[in-house]
Amino acid sequence: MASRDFDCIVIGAGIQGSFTAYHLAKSGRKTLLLEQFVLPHSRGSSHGQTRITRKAYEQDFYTQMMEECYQLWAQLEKEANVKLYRRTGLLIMGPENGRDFLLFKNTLLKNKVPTVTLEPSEFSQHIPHVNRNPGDGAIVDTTAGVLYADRALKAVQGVFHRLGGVIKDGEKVIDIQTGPVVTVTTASGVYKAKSLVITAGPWANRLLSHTNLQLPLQVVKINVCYWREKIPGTYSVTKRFPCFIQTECKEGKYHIYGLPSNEYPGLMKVCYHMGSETDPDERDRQTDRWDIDILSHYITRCFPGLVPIPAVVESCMYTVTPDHHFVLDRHPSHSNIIIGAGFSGHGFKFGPIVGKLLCELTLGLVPSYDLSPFKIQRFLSQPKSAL
Ligand SMILES: Cc1cc2nc3c(=O)[nH]c(=O)nc-3n(C[C@H](O)[C@H](O)[C@H](O)COP(=O)(O)OP(=O)(O)OC[C@H]3O[C@@H](n4cnc5c(N)ncnc54)[C@H](O)[C@@H]3O)c2cc1C
Ligand SMILES: O=C(O)[C@@H]1CCCCN1
Repeated sequence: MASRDFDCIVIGAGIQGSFTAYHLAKSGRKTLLLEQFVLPHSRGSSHGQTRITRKAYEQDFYTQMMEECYQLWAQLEKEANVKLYRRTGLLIMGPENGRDFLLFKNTLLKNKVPTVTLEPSEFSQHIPHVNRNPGDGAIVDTTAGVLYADRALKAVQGVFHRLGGVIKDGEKVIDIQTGPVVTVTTASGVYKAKSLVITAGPWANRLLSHTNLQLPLQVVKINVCYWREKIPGTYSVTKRFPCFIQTECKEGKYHIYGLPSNEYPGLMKVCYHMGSETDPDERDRQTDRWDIDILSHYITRCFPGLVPIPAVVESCMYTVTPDHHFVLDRHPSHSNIIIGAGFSGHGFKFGPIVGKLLCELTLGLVPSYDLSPFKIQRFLSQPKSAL
């Protein structure tokens, strides 16, 4: 096999492509992982210090996938000898009879996830310095916590490399020739493989255009806001303050979520689960701040211990599907091209299992989970589908 010939090529070294490459290498496949930017970089969706991990979901299928996912994260921690997860719990707050709050609650209870329900009378004793909305219920997923994102990406790429995987960064893919052997051209080389995996995050449709496919994906910029504690440590991880999700509330249509102060001392991360549309190559020209206004109002009302003006604003992107579920599927016209896309702002925690599933699809194995929620076919029934 020539040095530019591989069993599999993976395009995109974000968390999903990196975990796919890791699983392929573990299966003994000669694997190339291509990344347009020099690693590490902060231009996609997987950078930053932290992400939430949780079993709490509105749908059973995600909760059920998370069971194994926790084990796979722990395995990577062992392999890379690094701590990637810190248990904090996740507090879900929302109107007791609100749709989203009930979906979370029912999924948690049905799947027997360890939880604690906080009655209004005991809320402030357990969660001090938070003004609960009148009528809001509160339930804690005690399995949830924080994943150290940048560290995780480095760890998975490190293990992939140790397994004999090849990473080429600073190599943007500019062409894909489909066929029984796929030819991938970058600015500095031409590579061939029996199978190709496309995990290009916000650039998915750019890459897919070389294969005559477009998915209904919306790329949005997220303002990643950190808010200063008036008294440092008020919402600190060391004081066992949990991550939180606020479902329905009067400030906005989408969820608000936060992580305890940890990575930047004295600052708590609180973000809005939506942003404004952007071209991924022009992210910094998208300067909308309506989401920050929503957060400021919410923080003034519910987190009186934070200064309601963000102290740090970083940028990240979501790639959102119409139903907010992932795309994990085979290309409809090219069976040796596998697609992982549309992680809709909640895909990081699933990295190990997404990688395993995309690896199984690549190798023609029966996938470990039912992939029907993630099929491309579901978009075909939508009248405004971009397919
Ligand atoms: C602010 C924010 C908060 C989030 N919070 C959470 C959370 O708490 N919990 C959670 O589970 N998830 C969370 N997510 C979502 C999660 O981070 C994403 O779902 C996940 O990182 C997506 O990974 P990816 O590999 O698909 O994309 P990316 O990380 O964007 O990776 C795609 C890669 O492909 C590369 N690429 C693109 N085009 C080419 C090309 N032509 N040639 C070569 N390489 C190319 C890109 O440079 C990029 O590195 C959050 C996301 C954001 C933005
Ligand atoms: O995936 C998560 O857990 C976070 C918080 C909730 C909104 C989506 N992103």
